[in-house]
Amino acid sequence: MSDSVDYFGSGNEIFQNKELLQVSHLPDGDRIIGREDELTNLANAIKPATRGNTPNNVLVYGKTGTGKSLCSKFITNQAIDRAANNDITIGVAYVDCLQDSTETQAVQSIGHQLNRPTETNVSIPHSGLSTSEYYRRLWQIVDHWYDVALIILDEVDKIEDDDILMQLSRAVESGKLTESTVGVIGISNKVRYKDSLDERIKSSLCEREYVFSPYDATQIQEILRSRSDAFHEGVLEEGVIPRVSALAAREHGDARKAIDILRFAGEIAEENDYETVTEACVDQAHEREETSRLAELISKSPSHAKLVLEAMAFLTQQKGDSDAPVTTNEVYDLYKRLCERDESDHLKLRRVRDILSELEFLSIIEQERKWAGKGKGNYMENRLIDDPEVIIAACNESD
Ligand SMILES: Nc1ncnc2c1ncn2[C@@H]1O[C@H](COP(=O)(O)OP(=O)(O)OP(=O)(O)O)[C@@H](O)[C@H]1O
Repeated sequence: MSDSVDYFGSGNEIFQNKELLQVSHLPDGDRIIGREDELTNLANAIKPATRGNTPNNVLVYGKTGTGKSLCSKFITNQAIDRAANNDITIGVAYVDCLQDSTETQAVQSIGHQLNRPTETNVSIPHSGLSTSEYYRRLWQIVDHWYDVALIILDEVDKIEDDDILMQLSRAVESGKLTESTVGVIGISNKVRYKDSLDERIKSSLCEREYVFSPYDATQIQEILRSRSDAFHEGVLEEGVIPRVSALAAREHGDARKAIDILRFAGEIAEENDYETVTEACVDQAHEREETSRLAELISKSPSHAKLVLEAMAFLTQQKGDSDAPVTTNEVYDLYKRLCERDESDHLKLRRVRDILSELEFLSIIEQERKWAGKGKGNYMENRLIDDPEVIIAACNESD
C-alpha cells in the first residue's frame, strides 16, 4: 500500500439517522414537544370530520418554525385513522401556497393529491384545463370517494386569489358537494392576515383561530434532544444542544432554525473528519444556516427581486459599512444597470418599491421612512439585515 492521501478521511461516523433532522420529517406524536394544547384545540375543531360531519374551518397563526405545519399534518393524519374506525373516509391534501400560489395551481394540487386515478377514472393533468374544470373534477372525486376532505393551505396569505378560499369553505353551502363535506385549515405567519380578507371569506374561513407562540430555549433543547438519535452515541459534545438552542431562542424560538443548525453542525464535523460535533461546529453552522435560509428565500423570489437585492448588497458594500442605509432611488439606479447587464427589461420604480416592501416582510431588509425637509417630502431608507457578502453569496447559491 502506498502512503497516498485518503480523500475519504478516516471514516468517522457522525450521523446514524440523518433523516430525523430533515425539515420534511414528520416526528411521531410523542416527539412533538410542548404543543399539547394546540393539538387538542386542532383536534376539537376537526373532530366532527371523524364522524363524517362538517368540521370547523380553522386559521392557525404564528411565527416561522413554531410547529404550525407539523401539528396540522399530524392531527389530520390522526383524524384519518380515527375516522376509519367509524367507517368514514377522510382525504387530506396539503398545499404549499408559496409554491402553488395561483387558484388553478392550488386546486390542481388538491385534486392531484386526493385522486386515485386507477379507481376514480378521473385524470388531473398538470396543465391544460380551465380553473372551473379543475374544480369540477375535484368535487367529483371528493363527492364520490370521500366522506370528508381536509385541506391544509400552508402560507395561505401567499395565495394570489382569495376566490379559492370562498370556493373551498363554502363548497357544501353552494351545492358543489352533495354527498361529502370539506374542512379547511389555513396557516399563516402574518398575524394581520385576517384583516385583509373579504368579510364573507373571513366569516367562513375563520370559524376557529389559534395562535402558536414561539418556543423558549428549554423547549427548543427538548425538541433537539428528542432527535439526538440522529447522531451516533457520544458524538454530540455536551455544550452543543444548549448552544444551538440559545442561538435559535435568540431569534424568536424557531424550531426549524434550531434543527437546521444542528444538522449543519453535524455535516461540518463530518466534512472535517472530526470524531465529535463541537460548539465551534455550531458557530460555523449558524453562519451556514443564515446563507442557506436566505438562498432558499431568494430562490423562491422572482428574478427581479434578486436583482433588487443584489443592487442593495453592492451599494452597501461600496459604502464600506454593512449597516449603511441606501435610498430607494439609489437601489433603483443600480438595479436598472444590473438589468442591462442581464439584457432584461427593467420594472417601473413603483414595482421596485413593492419588491422592497416584500423583502422587508421576509425580514431580509429593514425600511425606515425619512423626512427630506420642507417641500421635498419623504424618502425611504433601506438597510440589509445580513452582511452584503452573505446576501451576494446567497444570491449566487440560489442560482
Ligand atoms: N413541537 C415540536 N416538536 C418537535 N419538532 C418540532 C416541533 N415544532 C416544530 N418542529 C420541527 O421544526 C420544523 C419546523 O416546524 P413547522 O414547519 O411545523 O413550523 P411552522 O410553524 O409551520 O413554520 P413555517 O411557517 O415556517 O412553515 C419541522 O421540522 C418540525 O418537525
